[in-house]
Amino acid sequence: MWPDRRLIDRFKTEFPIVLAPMAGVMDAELVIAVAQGGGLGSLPCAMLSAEKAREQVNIIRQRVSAPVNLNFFCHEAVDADPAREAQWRQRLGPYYREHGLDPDAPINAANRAPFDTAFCAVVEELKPEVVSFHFGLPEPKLLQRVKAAGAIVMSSATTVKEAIWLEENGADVVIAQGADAGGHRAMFLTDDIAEQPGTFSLLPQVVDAVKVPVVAAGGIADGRGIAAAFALGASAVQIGTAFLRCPESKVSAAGRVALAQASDESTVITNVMTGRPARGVANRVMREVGPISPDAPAFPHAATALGPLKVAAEKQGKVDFTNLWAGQAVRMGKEMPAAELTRALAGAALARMGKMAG
Ligand SMILES: Cc1cc2nc3c(=O)[nH]c(=O)nc-3n(C[C@H](O)[C@H](O)[C@H](O)COP(=O)(O)O)c2cc1C
Repeated sequence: MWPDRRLIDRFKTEFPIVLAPMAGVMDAELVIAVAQGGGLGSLPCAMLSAEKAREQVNIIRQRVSAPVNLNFFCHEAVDADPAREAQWRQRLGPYYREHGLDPDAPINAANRAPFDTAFCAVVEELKPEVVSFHFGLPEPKLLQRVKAAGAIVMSSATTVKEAIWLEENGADVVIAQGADAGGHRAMFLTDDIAEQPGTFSLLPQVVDAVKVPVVAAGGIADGRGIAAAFALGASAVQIGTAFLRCPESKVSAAGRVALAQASDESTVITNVMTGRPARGVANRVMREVGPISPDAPAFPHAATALGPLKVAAEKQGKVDFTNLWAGQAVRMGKEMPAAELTRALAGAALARMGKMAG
């Protein structure tokens, strides 16, 4: 019934629906729920230690017998630059004073660990069926080890050039991430956010440019979007934002209110929250300091000085300094159990495709 079964057959899932990995707002619980609904659950590991990632995978394996995708960032880690940090804290100084915080107090450094030998050992030990990367691919030796462990390797492209690069460098599946998508731009050959086309412009061009199966990501939130992605040549879809309001996500109470009130005009691409461009619901610091600021320290260090502000504001029920990543289809997110949502998305897509064929 699905017009393209390449990824259903490779992933061995009931539906060609991948839960987007969403670091910071989900854990094993959402992965399990989507897997139970017939989709491919993805565990984001960028904000976990190798030990914590292992623990989460074990929870998933105990609760559900289904394939799983482990997701890692593979950016080039750079040390914090003390001069830029100091300048950034100064820029945020008025907010510190407003919240009665000491800008000179020591703060826990923001952590987004790139894929390394410790994570690779977790992959080799736990043998996830799929491993996806954001920001390119890891060094060839590590990639080779992931493949030798039997994982299907996916990575996101934001341009046709990146898609071709990923295929040439060993990706088994390319995720075409459009500008509509929530979260960090996966871009790794360019840093110009203006270059990223929207999902439905990028997708058919990527499908034409590579031989490997393509997953569509960005702004897909219902059966119509999934059917449209298949019509344009996708073999699966990766959906994040639509799952954020599911009870199994870890979005805070204040975040849920902001998501429920968000509209398609309320998301912006910003670099102030982490130092790398990402799309999220606009909050106070994004509006007043960004959305793009040359002062933001390199990824992920911009997040460090925002940490205490986030905690202080959230105590007052505010998301002024919280990165609430979400895509342009944020209004279409549903507050329903994730397994049910997965089945509803698949059913609606099949019904829509049936109508289109009829
Ligand atoms: C809250 C949030 C966090 C995200 N974190 C990650 C991540 O950790 N790793 C990753 O590969 N992609 C991440 N993404 C991007 C997704 O992989 C995907 O491109 C995006 O969710 C698709 O667009 P949509 O949100 O409109 O469905 C994140 C997206 C969101 C909304």
